[in-house]
Amino acid sequence: MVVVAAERVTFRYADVPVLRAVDLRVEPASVTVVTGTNGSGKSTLLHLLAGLATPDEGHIRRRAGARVALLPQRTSDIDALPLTVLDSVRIGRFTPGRLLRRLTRTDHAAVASAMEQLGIAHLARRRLRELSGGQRQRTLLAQTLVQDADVYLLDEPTAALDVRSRQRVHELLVERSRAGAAVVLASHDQAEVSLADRSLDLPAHA
Ligand SMILES: Nc1ncnc2c1ncn2[C@@H]1O[C@H](COP(=O)(O)OP(=O)(O)OP(=O)(O)O)[C@@H](O)[C@H]1O
Repeated sequence: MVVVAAERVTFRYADVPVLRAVDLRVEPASVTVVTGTNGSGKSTLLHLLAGLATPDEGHIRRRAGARVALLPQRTSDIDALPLTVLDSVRIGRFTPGRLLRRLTRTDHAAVASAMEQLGIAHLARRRLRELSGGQRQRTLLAQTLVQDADVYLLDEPTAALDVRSRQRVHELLVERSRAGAAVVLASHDQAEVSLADRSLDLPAHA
């Protein structure tokens, strides 16, 4: 059973070929690590899996009703909004189309737990734009993990983190997969491949 899959996916930006005939099957309760050098197409593949872009050839299959949470690599747009760390994490619990619904006790508990797990509870009232790179990354990771998703697509989620925070995040991701979710991680770090049930190394040139 797969939650999301790429089948013979080819993708190019205008005439720049990025992915060629990529196959990936993502199963529930698994960690998949996608590696490759800068520009090999890791972010592009995650965007395709999330449904934010369409392959030129091949198919993306998603299990009907599968909920997908994406942590993109480029998140600077959100800095334009006057959000605190707490606001940013709460956004992960909002329902599309019902952004202003009242958060329930369950929502608040999930937000508090994610902030605690990622070591950002003490930053709750700080503005997102005032954070260090690692604090910011942990906030956006909390925003993603607080979503009730079947698939978490995380683009280099530990790139800005110190060794301890990185280990903590690895533990959380493995825990999340053991609870049944599919976790897909783009990474430069070969060490992260050791977390993986499955890995995919994208070639430097498509
Ligand atoms: N919006 C875009 N328009 C045109 N070309 C793009 C666009 N986004 C990415 N590219 C190009 O597509 C290729 C793959 O980019 P992508 O960001 O998917 O790679 P990556 O493996 O995630 O890289 P990195 O490790 O640097 O994050 C690169 O050559 C990049 O220049």
